[in-house]
Amino acid sequence: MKNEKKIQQSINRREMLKKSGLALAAAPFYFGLNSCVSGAKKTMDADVIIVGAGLAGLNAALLFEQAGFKVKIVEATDRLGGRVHTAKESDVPGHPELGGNGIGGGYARVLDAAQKYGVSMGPMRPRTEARKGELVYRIKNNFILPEEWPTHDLNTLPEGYRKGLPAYVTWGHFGKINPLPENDLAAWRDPKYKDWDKSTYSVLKDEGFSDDDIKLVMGTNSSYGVDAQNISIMMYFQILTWIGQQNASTGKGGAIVGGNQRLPEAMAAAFKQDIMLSSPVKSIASEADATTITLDNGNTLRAPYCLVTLPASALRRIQISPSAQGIQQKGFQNLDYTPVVQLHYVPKKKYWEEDGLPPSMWCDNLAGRFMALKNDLQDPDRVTSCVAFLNSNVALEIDKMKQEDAIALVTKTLEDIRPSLKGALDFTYYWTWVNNPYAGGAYAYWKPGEITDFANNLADPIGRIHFAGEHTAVMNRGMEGAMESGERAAFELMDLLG
Ligand SMILES: Cc1cc2nc3c(=O)[nH]c(=O)nc-3n(C[C@H](O)[C@H](O)[C@H](O)COP(=O)(O)OP(=O)(O)OC[C@H]3O[C@@H](n4cnc5c(N)ncnc54)[C@H](O)[C@@H]3O)c2cc1C
Repeated sequence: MKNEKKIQQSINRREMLKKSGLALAAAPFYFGLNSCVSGAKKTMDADVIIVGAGLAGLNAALLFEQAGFKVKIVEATDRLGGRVHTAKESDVPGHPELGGNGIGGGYARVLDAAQKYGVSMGPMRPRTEARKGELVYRIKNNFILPEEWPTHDLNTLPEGYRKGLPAYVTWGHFGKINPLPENDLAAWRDPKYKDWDKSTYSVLKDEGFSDDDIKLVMGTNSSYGVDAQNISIMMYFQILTWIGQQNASTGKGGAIVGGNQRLPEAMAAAFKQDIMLSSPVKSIASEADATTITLDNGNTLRAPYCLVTLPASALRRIQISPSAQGIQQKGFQNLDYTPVVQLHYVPKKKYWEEDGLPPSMWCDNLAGRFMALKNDLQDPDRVTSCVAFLNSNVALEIDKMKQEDAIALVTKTLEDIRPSLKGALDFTYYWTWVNNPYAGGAYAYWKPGEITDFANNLADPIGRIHFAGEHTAVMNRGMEGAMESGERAAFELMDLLG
């Protein structure tokens, strides 16, 4: 009888949490720590061990804690937030975001957490988007203003694609041919659309683009993947459908005041249990009645269940046993992450006044997107720092170099193309998401056929090991996707923990 009551209480609590999570109500649900610890044995360190203190791991941890479960988080680095990472003010003035930047108005979970854990939302802090009049294109060794581009001799794009930043000109077409229903955010994984899980290159070829033009619009400073050949058009459809939903939402997005990293920090501060920082996990084994987590330093932890929130690129560096099989294994091995490398500078003078060109540049060379950032809330027109934000093959090429050689090469490239930059930039900070064993890139991108092949299987549990993280999100992307995945996995495990 006593047990039945306890089970009923646990079910009620889960239902309330599910409702609160899914309806995204702001009301906090605190049940008192360990008020209903579900039979953690003496030999166990927790009910659930969560690997990774990014948004997915922290969101799951808080839901477990609110439901009375004992949780321990194990994080490889000495920092909370994972791919949400704000530069320190002492490293880069204006503390730009090195990772997750824009928070959409439809990021219900992120906005809810910001409110619940006491961080304020402020205006968006554009990073790779320039304000009107502040961007010049650098294409084939020429400076070209956006208004000159549509009729410029170097613009060989097909009719209908000649106007606007090359990286965006195809989006209108992708929107027109998008087969996904606008209200079904999960449809991109539906096998009935599998014929669209094909290369973006093939779609652009059909539209009459030359290979050089495809390289310009999809392989230059692309925010997704590396080139058109290796990215599925279905991923763009998903992004467009999702952006449509974001735009239709009435919420107010932007950025967290003081930097987005303040959100995972506030979540961690609200979490009353143990977070082990600087504790890389080496292997995870699922056994008959428990999971054993072994750290790089040889220490082990045990819990009935383990929730792994690592990106696939970091996951393939650790040993899971029994190992993933079949298509899930293929997914863990093959899912790739968008390369991003950033070089940050402080401008010593107003170089743009010297040559009369806009301060930011969109370059088809090693300078990437060179952006003059304005991150001073008190003085929104002041350039606080500049960043060479490198993507695609450029990021991969730079990432392979020794850091000092990479800095010298990118700085020289900037000075060569724009003489007013000579002596105008103080290099201040280098950051790579590629050569980073705990990230392996910025966010997952899907190559042709991969969504059909393994998107629906990446989060399949392996014995007692469960999976979350941005790459397993179904309805959302980025930071909101990470939160969604943590929520899904927490409820999945609460059902098992009882
Ligand atoms: C450059 C960049 C730009 C972005 N822009 C946006 C944007 O504008 N909007 C948006 O919504 N999203 C954006 N994102 C994506 C967003 O930041 C991520 O999707 C989200 O933060 C991922 O959260 P996660 O919890 O799934 O993974 P992570 O944050 O990666 O968390 C995983 C954690 O696991 C840890 N870990 C890894 N290996 C181990 C190990 N062996 N042992 C223990 N711990 C380990 C990592 O250190 C990390 O803390 C961007 C990301 C980047 C990098």
